[in-house]
Amino acid sequence: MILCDIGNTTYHFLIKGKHKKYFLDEKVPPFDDEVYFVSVNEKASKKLIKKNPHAKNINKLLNFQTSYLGLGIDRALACSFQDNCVIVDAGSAITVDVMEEGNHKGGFILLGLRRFMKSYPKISKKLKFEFEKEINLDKIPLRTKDAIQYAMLKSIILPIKEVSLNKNIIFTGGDGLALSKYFENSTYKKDLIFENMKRIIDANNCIA
Ligand SMILES: Nc1ncnc2c1ncn2[C@@H]1O[C@H](COP(=O)(O)OP(=O)(O)O)[C@@H](O)[C@H]1O
Ligand SMILES: CC(C)(COP(=O)(O)O)[C@@H](O)C(=O)NCCC(=O)O
Ligand SMILES: [K+]
Repeated sequence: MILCDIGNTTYHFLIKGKHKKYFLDEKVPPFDDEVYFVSVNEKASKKLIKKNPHAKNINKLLNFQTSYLGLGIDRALACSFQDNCVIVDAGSAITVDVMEEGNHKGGFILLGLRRFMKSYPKISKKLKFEFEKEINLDKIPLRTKDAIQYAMLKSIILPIKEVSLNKNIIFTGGDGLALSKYFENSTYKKDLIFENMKRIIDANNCIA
């Protein structure tokens, strides 16, 4: 069984316990094993199915209760089986969702790190920067590179801190590990989506 989480930047596969990532513009191979997937990107789903006609979209198996209108399947999946915590999926966008007593209280959507990195240089090429993990967020910046990173990180960190005052934060997604380092009360779960996909597939016994 192969699991696939399709976002707006990558195809994320779990194949025999190993992670394999393809950017959406890369070729996706035909697999000789059953593929179960979730997707937030219709075009990318079609591309997967073209090479793997028997690939199964498991979104219909997910029965996530929320009053949030239009919640992404990736967010619903990440929040499934959670009790009291904040779930941050840092990918193309950074989604933040609040779970309280097993209920989805809502959430919000921030720009992903790469989007910031793409947008600043569009203002001026002087604002081109590479994401540096070591930056002092307790000092007002005194150079361009820090001025951008400080603003980018603070604009991501502060709203997450605000909704997670007395809660643990679970990070996932390609940039989840990098962001989790700015939060004491956090864990990084690279496999969160795949773990929950497995639970849902097993619960629905849809493996022949
Ligand atoms: N052009 C790029 N080159 C290298 N890495 C990239 C590029 N664009 C995005 N990424 C990285 O790919 C990952 C995308 O995260 P992921 O959670 O897989 O996104 P999504 O689920 O939205 O597809 C992030 O770590 C991001 O930094
Ligand atoms: C916000 C998202 C695009 C994040 O997906 P990503 O590409 O970052 O994996 C996705 O969760 C989505 O399409 N959500 C639907 C809108 C919403 O959740 O409000
Ligand atoms: K995602």
